Amino acid sequence: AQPSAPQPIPAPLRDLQWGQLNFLHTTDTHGWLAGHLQEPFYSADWGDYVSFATRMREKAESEGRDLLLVDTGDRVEGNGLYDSSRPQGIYLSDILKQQHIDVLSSGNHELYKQNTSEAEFLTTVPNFRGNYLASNIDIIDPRTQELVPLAPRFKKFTTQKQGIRILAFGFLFDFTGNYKNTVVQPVEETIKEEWFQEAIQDRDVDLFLVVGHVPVRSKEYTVIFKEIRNVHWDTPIQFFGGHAHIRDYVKYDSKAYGLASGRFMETIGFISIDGLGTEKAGVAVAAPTFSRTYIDNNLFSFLHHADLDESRFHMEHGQNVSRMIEDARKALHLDIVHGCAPKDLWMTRVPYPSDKNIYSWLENEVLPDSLRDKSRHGTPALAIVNTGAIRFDIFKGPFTQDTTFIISPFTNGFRYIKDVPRETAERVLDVLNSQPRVLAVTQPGDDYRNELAPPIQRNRDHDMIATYNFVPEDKIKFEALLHQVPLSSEPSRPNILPGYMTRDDGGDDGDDTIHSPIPTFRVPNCIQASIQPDLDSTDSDVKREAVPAEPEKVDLVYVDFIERHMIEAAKFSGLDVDFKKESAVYMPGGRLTDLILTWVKENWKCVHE
Ligand SMILES: O=c1ccn([C@@H]2O[C@H](COP(=O)(O)O)[C@@H](O)[C@H]2O)c(=O)[nH]1
Repeated sequence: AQPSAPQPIPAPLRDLQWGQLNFLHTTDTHGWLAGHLQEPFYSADWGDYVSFATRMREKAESEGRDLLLVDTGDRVEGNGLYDSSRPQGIYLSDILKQQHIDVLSSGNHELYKQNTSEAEFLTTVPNFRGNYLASNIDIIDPRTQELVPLAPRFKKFTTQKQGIRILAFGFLFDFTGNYKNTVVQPVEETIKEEWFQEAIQDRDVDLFLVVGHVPVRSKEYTVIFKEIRNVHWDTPIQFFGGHAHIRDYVKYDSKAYGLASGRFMETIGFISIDGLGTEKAGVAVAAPTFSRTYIDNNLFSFLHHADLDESRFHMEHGQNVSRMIEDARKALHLDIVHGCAPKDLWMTRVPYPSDKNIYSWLENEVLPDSLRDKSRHGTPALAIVNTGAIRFDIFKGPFTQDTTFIISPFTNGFRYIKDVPRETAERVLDVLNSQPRVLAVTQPGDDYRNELAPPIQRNRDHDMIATYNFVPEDKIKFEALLHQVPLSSEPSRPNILPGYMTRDDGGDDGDDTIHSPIPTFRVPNCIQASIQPDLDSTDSDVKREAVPAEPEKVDLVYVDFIERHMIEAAKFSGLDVDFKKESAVYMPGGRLTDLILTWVKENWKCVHE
């Protein structure tokens, strides 16, 4: 773990159930390879994971079992270790490749920008020599300008110990926000292609392995499942998914399951399968059994599951990887303190709007204080930001260089349409917030396609007030509780602390660590800040009188990432503008991340005791 990481907290653990074939799974790590430096339950780093995977493989192999590692993408964007370097990610790929990963795939974040996908193609794909699969992604090779597969479409291999014959694919969901140097073919079309149809005709397969940056409950995985089942009515299929940032386990039928292993290096997913056929034995006679566990990413859990004490757990290689992370963090000055947060600010743990909600802070304080375009002096504005632009909570205490990118990693700036009737501008927000039904999302159950809200909310349509003695509507009691006791801890069981409590198709015994629940409240797709016109201090009284209390026309400002949604929302709101011709950059060079950082430096001075 990193030197500044908190010690893991001992907590009651559930044991793993090992099988013939076992997997460790990461997804949506988003650069968090240093682990969580303010949260003990997720404080292990990528170096610890290297040691853990090696020890688990040794343990499996000593018992004649196999262990494979899978990663399902979105390894980039979301943490200072990736986003704060120029160019971005110069340290990350060398650290990532220190782990032996047997099958990996691309996420959408690897494809938003040209330089990210090219780095993937020229560095990460070769780093993982044949293990990186891209069943539905092509890229324009920057050396030849030809459109080529990002990586091999599939691979077949046999496990070392058991001789299990595996046919593996690597998919991305039907993503449409990629930069134009890549092509993401819809999954529904890919599975009709000749190469896929030929591949699944193979009869000498003991397990189909579908890894992908695809929610495990999605139409994409449903069609892949059905297509394989059309040809193989009972061959076991294991899916690994991602993108939704949640822990989840889905049963497609009695021989096909899917696992999603959370986000941000909080979770190492574990799957075991028993009763598979093998190269020697041929087709299985027994029905396979599947088991899943979500391991909290900390050394207490790792030592327990590897069945080792600390002196025998750590490996020189793992410790070197931890040092690589430490050196990169130092080179990037990630521990520099820019200010001190006077309180915790939560994305979804408290209701929106409220005093401790990060979006309320953004719309009431940061944006009104910071967002100004000199050329629009004297014109009020309404500024719209998608809630998905904010990626993490702020904890009370030091706000570091790392925190800056953890909460706001993206390079998005602002654009605007000038002189919009205020009523119309306000209607645009209402339309954006009436998603997922109005815009972009076409089918019920398709909420994971909603690009505006935070990923964790995509699969949820209700608040989950998870503590034991209050109800969702009871906000007063909830606020009181927040101030009285550590959030959600149960007084009668002091070593049960707040964390993941997952209910999935396997029941509610999937989390390795027994936690008490954390409440989650829904937030809107977008928030809106009211920006008052800039007034000179000398003649402000005069000018204030000149500005009507409720001006008729405002600048409609929006974070540039949501432009395609603004275009649609404008149509529904009666705003007849051509965004291509009539929108312009607002506050040139003003990126959301920089506005937040400048505000923190000015407003959250650290008071040294
Ligand atoms: O430039 C960007 C890129 C992304 N977002 C937000 O992030 C999600 C996608 O993140 P996942 O981790 O893949 O879920 C996207 O839908 C936006 O909400 C952004 O705001 N700006």
